[in-house]
Amino acid sequence: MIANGEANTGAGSTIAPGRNQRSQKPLVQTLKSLPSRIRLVHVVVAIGVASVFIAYVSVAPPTDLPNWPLYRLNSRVWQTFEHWGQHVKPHHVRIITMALQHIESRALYILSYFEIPDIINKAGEPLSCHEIKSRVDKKFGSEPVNLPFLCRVLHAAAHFDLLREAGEDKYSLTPLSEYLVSSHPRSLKEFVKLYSGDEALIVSTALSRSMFSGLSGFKETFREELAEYLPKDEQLREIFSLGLTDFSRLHAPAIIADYPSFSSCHHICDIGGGVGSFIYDLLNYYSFDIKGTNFDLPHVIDTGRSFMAKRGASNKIALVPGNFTEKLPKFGCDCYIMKDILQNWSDEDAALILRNLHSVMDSGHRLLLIETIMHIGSYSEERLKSLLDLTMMSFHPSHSRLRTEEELFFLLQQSGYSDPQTYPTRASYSIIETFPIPS
Ligand SMILES: C[S@@+](CC[C@H](N)C(=O)[O-])C[C@H]1O[C@@H](n2cnc3c(N)ncnc32)[C@H](O)[C@@H]1O
Repeated sequence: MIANGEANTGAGSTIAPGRNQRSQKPLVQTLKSLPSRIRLVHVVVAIGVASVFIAYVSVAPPTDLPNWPLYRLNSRVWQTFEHWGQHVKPHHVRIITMALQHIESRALYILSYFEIPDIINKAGEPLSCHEIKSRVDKKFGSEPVNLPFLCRVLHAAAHFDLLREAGEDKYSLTPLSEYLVSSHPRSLKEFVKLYSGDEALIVSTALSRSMFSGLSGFKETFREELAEYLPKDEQLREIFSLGLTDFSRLHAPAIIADYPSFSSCHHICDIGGGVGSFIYDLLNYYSFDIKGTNFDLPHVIDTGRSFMAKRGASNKIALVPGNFTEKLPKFGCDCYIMKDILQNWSDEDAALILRNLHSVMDSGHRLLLIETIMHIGSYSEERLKSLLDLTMMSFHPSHSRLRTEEELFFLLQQSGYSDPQTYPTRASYSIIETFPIPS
């Protein structure tokens, strides 16, 4: 049981006698009671920090793709604050917060699942809990949601910065929850439904058993690996493809902008491109002046057909079903992309996939590995990558993992590729460009 108020009071919950009394003195008197040198330093430092902060915030609002200098400055500032913030927080508060983090994630999921940000956005004005309930019930039909529970979740979401309390029992969106609105150009609603969803929670729960068996949380739960299970479960397949599409669309602008040499490709193949979200964004950026092919497993390509049809791109991107662990067809591309692929495979299988691709590439063709690379980022980036790494442990076979740059270079060298060069991007991805050594 957590004692009342424990999480908020911090390490100093046993308040020293006289502390409240002192804080009630007028400010001037308090300042006077300090040595004069410290007072001056405090005032000067406080004014300095406040002005720098105000100047920074006013020139550097968080945009989706700031230019490189601003991106570096922004990253440095928020990462430093996050790092320091973690160390200033009392240790027991950090532990309690970590232990309860999945509840915050559930609140995020409930908002997305019941499309509450969409409902508020559509209303165009703050809505009360009652109003939200009646709209949710209308939308989801069969069983009405429990009003007191819904109100408690909304109230909690306001404390998580996911909603803003706008007057008496009314809620509006915040900059965070705008990313949960379906029509937001970089909406993360489906990503949340995948990674905070019931399946994600169940497979991560199984991780405690995985610690003994060495099997993925998914295999512990469903008795099969994700790749074997997905073709049979249409609903989960849909959740996966929509969630991954959100993630891909979020990062695509930075990846595309930070590797301008895409422009010298004539025909790009995305190998394991999922439903084709990335290659669609890439070719759309180049006004479809570059030819494109998307290659994936047959059931994924089936979903890809409706993805392309919805965007009017059915005739613009060739969709090729197949299996990259087997002999590949001659695609006729001069540039090949593999985004988020090798991470799911053991070194042996990753080398097999790379060699299969090598056998259909000609000299001068280019392979671009778009990967999240371990150990080349800051504290915050590595923290996020560790979360992704453990998520992979839940969903993917035990050999799947994020690799370091050296490990990826070694794999490429073993599989017949040369001259690897890494390009950073303003996303959590790097691009490794490499060329096949003629065999
Ligand atoms: C993590 S997803 C990455 C999807 C996409 N590249 C992206 O970045 O959004 C891995 C992709 O590899 C595909 N895949 C897995 N095994 C495959 C195989 N044997 N042959 C072809 N594609 C495969 C999956 O269907 C999935 O679309």
